[in-house]
Amino acid sequence: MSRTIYLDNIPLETAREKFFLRLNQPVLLKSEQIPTELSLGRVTAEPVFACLSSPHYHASAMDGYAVKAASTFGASETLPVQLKTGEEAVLVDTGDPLPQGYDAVVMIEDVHYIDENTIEIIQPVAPWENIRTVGEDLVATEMILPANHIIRPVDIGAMLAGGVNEVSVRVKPVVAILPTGTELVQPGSPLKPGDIIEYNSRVISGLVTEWGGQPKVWGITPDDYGLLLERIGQAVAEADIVVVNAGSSAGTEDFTARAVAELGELLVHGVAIKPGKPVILGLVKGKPVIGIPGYPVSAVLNCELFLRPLLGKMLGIEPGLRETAKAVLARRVVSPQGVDEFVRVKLGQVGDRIVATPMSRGAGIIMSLVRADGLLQVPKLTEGLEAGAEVEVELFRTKEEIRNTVVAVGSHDISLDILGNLLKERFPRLSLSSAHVGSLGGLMAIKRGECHIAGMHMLDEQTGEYNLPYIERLLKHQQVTVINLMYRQQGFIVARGNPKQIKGIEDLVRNDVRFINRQRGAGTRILLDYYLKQKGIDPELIAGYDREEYTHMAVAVAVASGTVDTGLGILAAAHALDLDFIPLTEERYDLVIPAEFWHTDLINALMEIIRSDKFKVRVAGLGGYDMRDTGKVLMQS
Ligand SMILES: Nc1nc2c(c(=O)[nH]1)N[C@H]1C(S)=C(S)[C@@H](COP(=O)(O)OP(=O)(O)OC[C@H]3O[C@@H](n4cnc5c(N)ncnc54)[C@H](O)[C@@H]3O)O[C@H]1N2
Ligand code: MOO
Repeated sequence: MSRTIYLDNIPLETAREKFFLRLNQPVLLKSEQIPTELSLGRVTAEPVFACLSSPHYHASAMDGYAVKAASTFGASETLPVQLKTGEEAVLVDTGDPLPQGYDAVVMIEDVHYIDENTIEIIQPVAPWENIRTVGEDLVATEMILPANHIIRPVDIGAMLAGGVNEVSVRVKPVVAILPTGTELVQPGSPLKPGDIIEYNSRVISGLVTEWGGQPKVWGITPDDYGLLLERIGQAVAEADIVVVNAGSSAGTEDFTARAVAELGELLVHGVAIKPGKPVILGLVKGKPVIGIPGYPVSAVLNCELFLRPLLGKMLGIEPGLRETAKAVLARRVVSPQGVDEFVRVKLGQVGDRIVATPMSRGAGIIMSLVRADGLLQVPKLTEGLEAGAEVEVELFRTKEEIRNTVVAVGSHDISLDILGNLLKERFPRLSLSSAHVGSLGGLMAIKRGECHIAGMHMLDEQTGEYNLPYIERLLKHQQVTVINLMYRQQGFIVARGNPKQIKGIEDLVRNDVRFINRQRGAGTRILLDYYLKQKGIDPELIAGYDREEYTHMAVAVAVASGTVDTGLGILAAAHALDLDFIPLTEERYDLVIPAEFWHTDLINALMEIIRSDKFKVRVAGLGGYDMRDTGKVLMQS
């Protein structure tokens, strides 16, 4: 099979125009009558008018006595009015029809009983007082809902009250979702290298449901051009929109564009957006066909950019609109000119501003969408945005949620995940969001006012003390509180059974030992360099000293895959991959908290969790941790 043609690179607006202008069918879908009770979330196709008034009779609004208002006029404490029950006053309950000839209700609490047949009142009631007159709520013929309205629970109540038992709603657009690729396997299948768990169709299906459509997920179509043609043809016959996932790019088996061109009209292949560039937009038999790139982030973004507005046009609504907010950018974002780039960001309210921290931009990282709080569009006319720039971000969470988030930036440790989880368990409104940029990165974020807490473990070479000397040096003009989170074991991560018999730092210079290092500025790297210096070992003699990884887990993966024999890291990382661990030393891991946040509700709640037995027991249970000083204040500047 020859490769597909080169991709276009047309601007986003041009792509949208080309696509939406060509959808020449009446884009709004037909309507259908459905029982009002089952109409939640559907879109009204026409205005809904009340058939009945509500109430449809004069109803007592209170428990009491129906009276003629005129008979109560003049009543007072000194001149009470007495009424004969059953004649001048008739007992009624809330909701009862008002008996003929009466025009007001006296509440039961305002009635004195004189004898079996007589009541007395000391206050007059006005005509129609305590009565719900016909049509108080709804008058027959009144409009209950306009067209193009998404039906909510209260709307269902009002329609039923108004005698509307069936409602005309837009037919849900049926979206056929075709996952393609020979390498795809259904979730739960046994995996061999090269197999990819097929989950995009489920994500797209969820989005379609959220946006008011009716998803129909097809089985996996392998990379077989004939079969793809056949399936797209079938899908077009059955659905209102067809989404083909993957096979959008320039690989040898990327057939989607060719299939769309052969079956109908290929309008666009390749848009100047990042991620999601190789998107395909076409028409087959007048029906829109969207070819969506395989990488999950690209897939979701393309759905947002093309599928969401398409469903909106068919339904007459704008589904899934999100709030936006102004935020300050924590780090520079470089982005090529001429491309609309969409960057996922973490958001946190630190002091009175929302800080946006750009996240990993890999299109294959679905976790980045799980963790993201918002989306930033870097416009195509710029080459990026500077740190400190004020930007507008689309919010994935409410402003209230963002206000209730503890922002942690710095070194990562699994105990932070446990902390975040326990915080949410105890205070469901609160969250912990952590960005992992290393100990030094955390201190710098504190300095720039971009986080509430920073986790660090940095050994000072001169004093042999942890963290405090760095804080004194780097945060001279800032008042902070430093608390201990835990002590943890650092050591050598080695293959099961420690085949190379690594026992200490000295073994790293052995000819048969291949090492993997951590990046400069990482606490673990500082620790290694400290020991090498102490023992007078020349780093040049270590095979692999120059090879750097950025996380404990990456070091463990290198050991597990056999490309190296050892690297320095924490016990939890070794355990996670079923590797062995040779302890080297215990290090102190502290949290730095700026003074202005120390007594805020957010940090008080966090401290409550840190100091709880539950937290200490859970972390200690992981192995390799000591919680003797957890929560203790070590320094207050
Ligand atoms: N030479 C070039 N190579 C690539 C280009 C390019 O312009 N020139 N574009 C890159 C970009 S950008 C993207 S995005 C991808 C798009 O690739 P395809 O749409 O052809 O998709 P595949 O190659 O089949 O799959 C890519 C990747 O996506 C994941 N995937 C696919 N389907 C599913 C699914 N149903 N569920 C979960 N995950 C799925 C999987 O990780 C695949 O490996 O092309 C680049 N290459
Ligand atoms: O568009 Mo690809 O979607 O950049 O990764």
